[in-house]
Amino acid sequence: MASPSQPEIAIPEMFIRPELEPTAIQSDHEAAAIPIFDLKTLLCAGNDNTTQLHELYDTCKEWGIFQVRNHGVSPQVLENLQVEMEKFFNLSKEEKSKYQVEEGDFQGYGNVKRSKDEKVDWGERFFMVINPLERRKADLFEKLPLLLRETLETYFAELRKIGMGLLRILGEGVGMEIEEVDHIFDNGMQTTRMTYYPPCPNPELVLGLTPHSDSTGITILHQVNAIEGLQIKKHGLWLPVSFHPNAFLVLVGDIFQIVSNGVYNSMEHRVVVNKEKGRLSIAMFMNPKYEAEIGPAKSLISEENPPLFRRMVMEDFVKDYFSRKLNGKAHLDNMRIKTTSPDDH
Ligand SMILES: O=C(O)CCC(=O)C(=O)O
Ligand SMILES: [Fe+2]
Repeated sequence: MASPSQPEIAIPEMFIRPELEPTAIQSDHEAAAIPIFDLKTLLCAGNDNTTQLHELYDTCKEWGIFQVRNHGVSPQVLENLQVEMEKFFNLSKEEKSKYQVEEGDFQGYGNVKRSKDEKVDWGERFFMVINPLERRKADLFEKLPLLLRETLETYFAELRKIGMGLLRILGEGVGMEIEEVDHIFDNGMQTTRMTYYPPCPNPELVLGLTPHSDSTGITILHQVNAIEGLQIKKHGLWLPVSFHPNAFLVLVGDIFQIVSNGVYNSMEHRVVVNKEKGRLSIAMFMNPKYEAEIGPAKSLISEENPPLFRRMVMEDFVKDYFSRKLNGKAHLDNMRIKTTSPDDH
């Protein structure tokens, strides 16, 4: 298979998307300035943070994406992460093939093709389960270069705390008790994806990442070398995301849209690439435990507020997700309870 890291003059057919939806031009929209919050203020109970929390809840309803600054992860850890990720993606093809995703699996280096007609993304990626430890592919993780492994462990531990804090306040925002949030998400399944999007001679023909919403509780995204490329779909338009260089982006995922019974929105997004610069990102996905049943939070359901989504065990939800082709928010729509109106008869 041709690798996007050695682009030929003519882009191989498998990357070319004939029906690519264009990026909205500046005059069509106001730039997607994603609301930004101070994480310390949000998470410290006792602070006078009511106004910020309400702004956060409104943002999750309207946008499903926000930024957090003052997140407490040290600049040194983030610098090490950039250096180690650059080294990893610069390894030779042969070196990287040691980590290749095996047939039928989804952990490791490389693109998993989910269907024959699916176009290939212009990106190299490495996907892995972080927690619970018994689901981690120890032999895969232990093969990674030592400094990368150590940096990732530090980074994951920091992000896990931030992620749990955010899940709790987002749960409270829809009226859930902390215990109910913890019951679903504490000691949950965390996964990560590191991606390198190489420069492309014809960026307008390809995508770095197919449009999708994340099938997660929340996703914490760090744009490692501060190169733009992420776009979100808002009111039917693809808008480039501009971001604060010291902030993380947080995306509400499908599972939180389900848990909140549709109060929050999972934002559809994609990645475009550019001619000159390679882009690095790392996404950390915070999910329920494998054994948890996902569905609208029981405390939120009543006769006046019936469930909008089906219930399913997390493990089955994940299997279902990986067996389908990425296609916008189709996976979430598949979880909706279909109601028949009297007019249907
Ligand atoms: O690379 C990015 O900015 C986005 C990555 C992403 O959306 C994902 O890994 O699900
Ligand atoms: Fe994503």
